[in-house]
Amino acid sequence: SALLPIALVGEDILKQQAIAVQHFDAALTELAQQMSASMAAAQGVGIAAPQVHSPLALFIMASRPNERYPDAPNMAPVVVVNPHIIHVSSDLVSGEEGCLSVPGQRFIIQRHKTIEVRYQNLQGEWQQAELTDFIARIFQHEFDHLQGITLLERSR
Ligand SMILES: O=C(O)C[C@@H](Cc1ccccc1)[C@H](O)SCc1ccccc1
Ligand SMILES: [Zn+2]
Repeated sequence: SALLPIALVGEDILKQQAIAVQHFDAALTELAQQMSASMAAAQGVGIAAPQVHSPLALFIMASRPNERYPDAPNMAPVVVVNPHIIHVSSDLVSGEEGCLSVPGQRFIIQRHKTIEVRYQNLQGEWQQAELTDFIARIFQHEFDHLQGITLLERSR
């Protein structure tokens, strides 16, 4: 798939509330495939639709061990559509994050250690999961993107 240009912080698309996905069609699948390719090319472990100039409530999350999170699990990319965070742990964890829309910078961000989430897959089927540690961090980071929130607003 073609690589999509990544929006940089300051662009309006990154400040908006994403729009709920209603049509689970071939166009959605194509967008998800292009997002996955763009994430992989950028060596990311997540990417949200607004970052590729699409206003939809959709992101991809993956996980792999990396220098900051050497014990992160290997997780194949998961397509997350119309996500909701149902419960968050009171435990918070500080960790280093990057953002494809804020290239070359790293921030220490506090996140909930564990979260309970619901979302739809590409077929529109609802999934529910409990996420923890690095994967919970990525989900919260990407979920922020769908609310028009980037690291800059969280790293005061
Ligand atoms: O901008 C994005 O959404 C991609 C983020 C995903 C991420 C969020 C929080 C914590 C880690 C990653 C990154 O830029 S992907 C690059 C990366 C990969 C592994 C570890 C840190 C940063
Ligand atoms: Zn980001």
